[in-house]
Amino acid sequence: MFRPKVKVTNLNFYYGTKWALKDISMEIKPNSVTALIGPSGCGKSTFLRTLNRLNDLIEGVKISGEVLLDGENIYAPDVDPISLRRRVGMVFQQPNPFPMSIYDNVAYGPRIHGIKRKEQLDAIVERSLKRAALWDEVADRLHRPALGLSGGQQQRLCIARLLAVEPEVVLMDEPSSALDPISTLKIEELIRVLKESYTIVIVTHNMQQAARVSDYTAFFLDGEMIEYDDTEIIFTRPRDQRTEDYITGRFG
Ligand SMILES: Nc1ncnc2c1ncn2[C@@H]1O[C@H](COP(=O)(O)OP(=O)(O)OP(=O)(O)O)[C@@H](O)[C@H]1O
Repeated sequence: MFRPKVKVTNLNFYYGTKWALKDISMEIKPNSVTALIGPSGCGKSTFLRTLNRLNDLIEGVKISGEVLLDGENIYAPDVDPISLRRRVGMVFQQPNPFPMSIYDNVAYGPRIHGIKRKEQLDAIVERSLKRAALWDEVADRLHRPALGLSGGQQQRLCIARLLAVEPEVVLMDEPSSALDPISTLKIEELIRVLKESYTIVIVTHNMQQAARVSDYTAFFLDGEMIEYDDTEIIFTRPRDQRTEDYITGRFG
């Protein structure tokens, strides 16, 4: 048994009358990679966004059930969603660096949290870019615009920006679907390294990717979590016929 980093219990989520997540319960292990798979519209992204309350920003949504981070309910009235999102950061499908320099992108979060000393910011920027496996490519052009980087570099910069505020959980919503195969492999290598320090949850349409990078996989279908197990079991001997049909490409 393990102490879950995130524990979801009987989570239901509605967009107006659309029941998008149906009674999901799931425990996410610390320092692991958990992949969420399933056909388009099954609720993977919605589920991911409930873990840092990003859905709160949408009008007319309703949520019930519980999401615990280290045993504490993230939907409790005294939880500040902004500080929660620092602990539970997110990387999106399209890299979204700010229109400023590489350095300022990474220093952005720490500055907001009150860090002003140049030496301290320099150290955070260097450490974060190294952890995101980007330092060697940008060390000589830190003050150039981030938007001049390639798509894959921009995505690693977004990861560095997130790591600069020391998150505990990293949510990734199809982080490499807009990238070429080489950049995709770099992101996958990075995910494998990052899980030593963080807990990672990744939505992916790419089943080979789920099989390559994750320790655990959850299969979603029409708002339900059909099966959740070791990735190896999901991809070699799933228990549910619907999981088998999906991973063998019979639908979705
Ligand atoms: N803002 C919204 N308002 C209303 N319905 C929404 C909204 N966002 C998502 N939905 C619906 O909720 C369901 C789940 O969507 P979600 O984006 O979580 O699925 P997904 O599995 O991540 O899909 P995809 O793989 O295509 O990104 C879908 O039927 C979708 O149309």
